[in-house]
Amino acid sequence: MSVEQIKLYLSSLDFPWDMNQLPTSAYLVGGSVRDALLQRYKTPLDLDFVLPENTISTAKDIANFYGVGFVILDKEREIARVVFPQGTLDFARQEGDSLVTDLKRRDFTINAIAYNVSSQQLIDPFDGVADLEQRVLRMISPTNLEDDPLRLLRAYRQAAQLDFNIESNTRKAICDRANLLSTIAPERVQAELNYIFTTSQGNKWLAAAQEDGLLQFWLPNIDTDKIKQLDRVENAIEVCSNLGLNQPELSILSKLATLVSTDEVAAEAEVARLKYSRSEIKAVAKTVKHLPCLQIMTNQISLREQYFWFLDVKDIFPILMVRAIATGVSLDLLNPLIERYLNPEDLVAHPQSLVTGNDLIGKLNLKPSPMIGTLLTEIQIAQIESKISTPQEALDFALFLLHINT
Ligand SMILES: Nc1ccn([C@@H]2O[C@H](COP(=O)(O)OP(=O)(O)OP(=O)(O)O)[C@@H](O)[C@H]2O)c(=O)n1
Repeated sequence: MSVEQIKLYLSSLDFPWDMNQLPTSAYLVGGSVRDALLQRYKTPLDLDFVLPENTISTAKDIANFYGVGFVILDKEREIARVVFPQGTLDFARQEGDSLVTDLKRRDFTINAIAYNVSSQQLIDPFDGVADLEQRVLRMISPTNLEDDPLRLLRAYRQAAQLDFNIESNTRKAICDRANLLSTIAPERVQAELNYIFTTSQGNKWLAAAQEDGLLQFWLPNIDTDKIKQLDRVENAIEVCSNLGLNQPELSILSKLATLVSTDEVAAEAEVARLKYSRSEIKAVAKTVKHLPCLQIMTNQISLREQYFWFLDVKDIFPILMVRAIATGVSLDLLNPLIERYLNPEDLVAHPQSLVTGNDLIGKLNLKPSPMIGTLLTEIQIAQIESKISTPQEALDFALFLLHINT
């Protein structure tokens, strides 16, 4: 690995920006240098630069020159961002009195390499290049892990993303400090978990993190059996995707639903504590709630029951199918449900109203009341049971229901 690789990487980026405009004291640092040496292309691109001074004015000048966005991320620490449509350039003032001091405060050796763009010189005080070649994550020091304990989890996440190993002393140091993860802001932990959930090597490294005691605080119901299920979840995602069942965050939500408590209320609390969004929390809790019913469901359920079931699970259907398939519910049982869900014309899964509440009020001279909702539901069920099929039949059916209820 060499400077040539970095030059090649930088010249092949789809970025409308001339790097020669940078001050001679600017160094490309961190993940950008690591990725350049690995020829690892990420979108959107995020290049990090360190300068001894004038970071904000440098960023501003570049943003003005190209007419692109400019944001000060941290005024005190002088960190500013230039936002191009293709990605971002971050400029940070060097931490400490030299570049090496700055690099020494970072997490792993592979993330502590700097490259001077104008002199084309590589600064690698901790032999990060050798570790990149050996594909290992090695801590700079145990104290650095303590300074920001999120780094404990970052090790497993980056090992998963890069397909690296964690060097043995580093892994031991992480294990010894696992409880420090409890001090980290939940949003930061969540971001790392999400990366692991969506990375191909993620399950292997989640298992390692669990074994090393890193996950117990944030996912207190996690155990080896649940971890083992993750590979089946991965296969089930594949099966579902081949069937056309997709949903944003399917991987994250179905894996979370696997690792949390099997009790709906406890599961909801766990996901809420990690600061997932309201809809993500509800999705996981609902999946946990509905899975047991699906596991004992037979194909005897009535259309009416299916109607109410879809009403409740429509928004989490793909997640629930992933969990069901992963826990061994037979596809023979699930297929009729999946067919309904995938068919927009299917009235059981996607009911369409023959009449509206206003039709009932206007045409049958009714007063607005919760009874209207009940009538609309019964009309939809009568429609899926093929008892009625036109708006007039729906109105007649509503009259009939009103009649037998008086
Ligand atoms: N908790 C952290 C976060 C970041 N860094 C340092 O800051 C750099 C940039 O951080 P970030 O962009 O978060 O991570 P990357 O390593 O670039 O990797 P990724 O983009 O995949 O998160 C890292 O390479 C590392 O040198 C660190 O030491 N400790």
